[in-house]
Amino acid sequence: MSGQNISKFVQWGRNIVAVGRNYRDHCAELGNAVPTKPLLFMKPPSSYLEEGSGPILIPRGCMSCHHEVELGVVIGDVCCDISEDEVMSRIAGFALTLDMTARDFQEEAKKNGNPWTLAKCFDTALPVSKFIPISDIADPGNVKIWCKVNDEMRQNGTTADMVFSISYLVSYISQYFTLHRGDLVLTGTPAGVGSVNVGDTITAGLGDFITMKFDVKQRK
Ligand SMILES: CC(=O)CC(=O)C(=O)O
Ligand SMILES: [Mg+2]
Repeated sequence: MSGQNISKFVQWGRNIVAVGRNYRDHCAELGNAVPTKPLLFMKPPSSYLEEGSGPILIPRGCMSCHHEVELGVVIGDVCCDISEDEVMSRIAGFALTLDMTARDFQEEAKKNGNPWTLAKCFDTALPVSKFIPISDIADPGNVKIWCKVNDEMRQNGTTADMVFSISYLVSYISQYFTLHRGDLVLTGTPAGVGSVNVGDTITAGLGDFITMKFDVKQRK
């Protein structure tokens, strides 16, 4: 097998870039400073969980698994060194997402100055809604975004409160690495993040455009 081109084995073009601390109220609730430039991390394609394909699985050993509802931007065309003005023409559409976070793993990593990989990248850590074409949302920078656990409203925000806009974020990322069709950018979460437990149901929505629902179970 050796000597064959790696592209036969690895699927390119499925990067998932996540933005952290992009809402002031969420920065405040976790005691983090509001960043002066976008804070970026990655999630792997193996963390995708499409609605209807199964439950969110709390990872082994995690005692505090948090929901973070986020607007996902689906890239439609190559973004390399693009200006803010060019961004909207390179976007295919949107998805509602949950950046599930093993908060206790993340706190331990932060304390030790280590990366957030285990906290953010576990299987099922990225529940996603159906695709929303860009033509459906006139102003993605001003839509309500919410998340309920069972019947309790936990997060009730608006994308108008982002610190860095969608155009700024995609342009910024594209100055450092190229985004391709099919990549996804998670744009951060508003306040109200909190733990979920086995048996809970998470429901989330984006304006009148979409809702999605996921059950929560424990990874055995
Ligand atoms: C504190 C975090 O986990 C950062 C993050 O993901 C966010 O959305 O903010
Ligand atoms: Mg997040």
